[in-house]
Amino acid sequence: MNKNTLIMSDSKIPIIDLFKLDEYSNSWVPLCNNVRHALEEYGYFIALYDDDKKNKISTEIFDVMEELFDLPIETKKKNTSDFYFYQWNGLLKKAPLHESFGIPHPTDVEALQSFTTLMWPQGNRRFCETVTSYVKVAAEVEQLVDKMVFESYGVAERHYESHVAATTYLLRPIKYRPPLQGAEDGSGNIGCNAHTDKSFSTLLFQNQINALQVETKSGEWIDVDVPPSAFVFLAGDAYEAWSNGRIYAARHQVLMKEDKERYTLALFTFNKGITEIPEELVDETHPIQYKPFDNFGLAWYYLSGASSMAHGTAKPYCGINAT
Ligand SMILES: O=C(O)CCC(=O)C(=O)O
Ligand SMILES: [Fe+2]
Repeated sequence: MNKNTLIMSDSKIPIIDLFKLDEYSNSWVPLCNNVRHALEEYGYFIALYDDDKKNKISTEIFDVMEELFDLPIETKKKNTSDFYFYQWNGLLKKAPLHESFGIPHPTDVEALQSFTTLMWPQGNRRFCETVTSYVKVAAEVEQLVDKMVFESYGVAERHYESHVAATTYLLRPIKYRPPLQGAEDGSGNIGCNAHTDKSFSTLLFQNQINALQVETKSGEWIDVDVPPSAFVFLAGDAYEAWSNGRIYAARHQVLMKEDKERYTLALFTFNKGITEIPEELVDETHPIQYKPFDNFGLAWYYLSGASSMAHGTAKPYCGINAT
């Protein structure tokens, strides 16, 4: 594996440029290996993806997010669902600065239209169009990363197509208020408590306010300094289980420091149906560690309180010899 082309910033944060990749160029294989290596060692990486289209959307997307969060609370509360991750959440005791919406299946025009009409019965074309353009690019990046990981493991040919067919998307726009006064003791600046994602993958895009911290395998919390207009790709519990424990679903949290509002767009993927662990990822040095699993089942298991927020859910839900 060529690890030399994995750019590490001063603070040891993996950064990979995904723009203008060519599957047929000599750099494709080492780059795929770098992506996989970053996810195995760190559980995430900063993905640079600077196409002109995206740069134009970047400014507009936060304008429409402000408009969304400025809606009256009664309107926002209409974003409900049986599934916690698909609904509006705010005024949480454990994370007073946090507010977020759930937009399931945002790549589907009708689903996005139905969310838009719920929030703006008179319609909001600009919101719909801007979110559509954003999600198109973000989903493309998520698929590209998965493709690279699957290629690096040598399982793309047999498993990538069915993986894409099983992928469902969830967009969660999040707003974090600045830290509360007198929050220096650390309790009033929590935007999001430490957790692993229940998704397969997560792609984050923030306005230029840093606050994300990711935990290393040795337990050190790293402040993730995200360059303007870059994404953060994070592996969720389902990625860890699918990879037979090779990929690391890192714990992460949001601690607000600056006296400014922070917006994040989190595009999660969840696999529908049963996810099998590719047999190619099981060998003598990597004995099977996970049973085939239902990604939504994993999320429901976590939401039922069966596994603690402080730890990953893959092992307790579908680990072999789970305790
Ligand atoms: O806002 C962020 O940067 C992270 C959000 C997050 O971890 C989540 O919504 O699961
Ligand atoms: Fe998260």
